Amino acid sequence: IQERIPDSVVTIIAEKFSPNTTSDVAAGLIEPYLCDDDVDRVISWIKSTIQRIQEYMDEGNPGAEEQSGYWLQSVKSVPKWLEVMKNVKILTGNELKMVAKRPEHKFGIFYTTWYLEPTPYIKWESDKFLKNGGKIKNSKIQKIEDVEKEFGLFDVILNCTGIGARHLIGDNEVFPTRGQILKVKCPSVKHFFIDDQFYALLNDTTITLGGTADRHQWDRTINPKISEKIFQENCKNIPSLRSAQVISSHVDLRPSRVTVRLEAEPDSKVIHNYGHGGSGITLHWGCALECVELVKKVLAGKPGISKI
Ligand SMILES: Cc1cc2nc3c(=O)[nH]c(=O)nc-3n(C[C@H](O)[C@H](O)[C@H](O)COP(=O)(O)OP(=O)(O)OC[C@H]3O[C@@H](n4cnc5c(N)ncnc54)[C@H](O)[C@@H]3O)c2cc1C
Ligand SMILES: NC(=O)C[C@@H](N)C(=O)O
Repeated sequence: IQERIPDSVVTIIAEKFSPNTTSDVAAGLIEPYLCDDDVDRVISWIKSTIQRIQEYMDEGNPGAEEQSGYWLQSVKSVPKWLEVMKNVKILTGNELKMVAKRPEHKFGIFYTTWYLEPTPYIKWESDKFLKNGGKIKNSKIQKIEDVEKEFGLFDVILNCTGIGARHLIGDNEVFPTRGQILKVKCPSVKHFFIDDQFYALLNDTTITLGGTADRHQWDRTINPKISEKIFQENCKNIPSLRSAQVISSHVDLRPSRVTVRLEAEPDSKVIHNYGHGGSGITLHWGCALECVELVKKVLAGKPGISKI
């Protein structure tokens, strides 16, 4: 918004900042997950995110790169969003035999996507935001009406509170899908490996092992037994992980919703952008650009400086 609406002064108000947000826990795989939105809408958002990742990568920043690997399935699925990936190849019977590790690995796809590690990326975006006059305020907002009581009048208010939207605006359609992951070091692993339940995803210096997806579970404490199961099951898929060094475990709550809520409230200055489930990193820049258009409509050509 700050880049595309020059006469705007943007303030970010948040209870938590990176590296303490859900986004920081994300593995950063660029791929829809637990996302039931209209696939053409999702494809459009992913394409914008991939463009932003290219800009980020072109500057030589850490935490973003292409990654190739295998998606092995028990029931054949070739989703339309694969069209935005590179080097997509349906595995032949022999190729499948070489990578399958379980009887349920009945169909496989090889492709190239990207990873975008959230924490270094958020720092890149935040540094630019502050350098261009953006403001940051640390506060937990109880009700969205309190924003202007606490911080003065705004021309537009964006609600990007993830799972927090459930309480902030009482949207019970957004619910937690608890996810637990491990970060390990294992330089020999050069491909991602995803199956119906588990995944090993590349990052710059670690591999993120997952995963769990427990709907309506709010517990953010790490369960060591789950960490062990995630490790052992991923070792079955990628035996060389047995030599991995376990670095850390993490848990957070995916802000799940039947669809992403990305809309302006009628006759209001509030725009909502939450409910990205397991795909928030994947969809983020496309959603952000759609928010810019919604902000422009709410401002409706208002002259002078706009407070957002
Ligand atoms: C284990 C795990 C792995 C994942 N892996 C991936 C992946 O590989 N790829 C992918 O695309 N996605 C992944 N995701 C999903 C992704 O993390 C989320 O979709 C994304 O983080 C949602 O971003 P957000 O900005 O909406 O929410 P958040 O990152 O939660 O940010 C919400 C912000 O709003 C603030 N806030 C909330 N309520 C209030 C309030 N009342 N007052 C003030 N501030 C408030 C918070 O403090 C925070 O700053 C994963 C998620 C999990 C849990
Ligand atoms: N396979 C994945 O994409 C996993 C990741 N998106 C998650 O939410 O756990």
